[in-house]
Amino acid sequence: MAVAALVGEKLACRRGFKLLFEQLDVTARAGRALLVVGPNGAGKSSLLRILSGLLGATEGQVRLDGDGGAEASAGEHIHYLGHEDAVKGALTVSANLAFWRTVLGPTGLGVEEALEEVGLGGLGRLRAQVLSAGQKRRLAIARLLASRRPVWVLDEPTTALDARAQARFAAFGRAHLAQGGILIAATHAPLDLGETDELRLGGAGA
Ligand SMILES: Nc1ncnc2c1ncn2[C@@H]1O[C@H](COP(=O)(O)OP(=O)(O)OP(=O)(O)O)[C@@H](O)[C@H]1O
Repeated sequence: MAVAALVGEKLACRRGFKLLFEQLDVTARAGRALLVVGPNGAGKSSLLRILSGLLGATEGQVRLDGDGGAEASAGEHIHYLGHEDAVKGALTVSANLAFWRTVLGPTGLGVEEALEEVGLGGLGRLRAQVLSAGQKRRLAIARLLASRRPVWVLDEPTTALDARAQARFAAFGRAHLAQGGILIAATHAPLDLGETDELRLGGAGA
């Protein structure tokens, strides 16, 4: 199912004693990136987890509007990339990606093709534990290519990537948007995703 928008209405998030945000309305539409920015601890990761259905909002609702007006399920349509790369060190690089491709749906590039795209071509038989931080990040990003999903929710996706890999990642993002995808990213670094909307959390110096 194509997805037209990811919508959060009147969202609030309390973590411990701290109310991170309240009455927050968020809309990410197909074809246009939404960047979530703000200082450390402002609640960007918390918001992304709420939008992905991984964390319950203290108040408010989240929904995925399907193309025909029907509601779409987060579990089937969202790619969530968190701070951690979700890489199993004991498995080979190829086996890691093959695992995720099976779990998320083998609807995108093949394992070797996706590894090639992220610049890990020829490293598939290595144990993932020997990858560098940037290579592990590339392996996590390869999931986005190995399974096609209309909604990408990305928490600081370019952490540890070198300049070339950052540019390559931005190109993947632009291609996803050009195909009518939704992309929401929390970031401290500039991301060249074309025209973007911005959502700022927390005050200066919060
Ligand atoms: N499980 C938890 N229990 C209590 N407090 C938490 C929990 N998880 C996060 N927090 C707090 O919520 C606040 C927001 O955290 P969050 O990770 O959402 O911020 P962020 O904007 O993504 O920060 P950064 O830019 O550093 O990644 C922080 O003060 C954090 O300590």
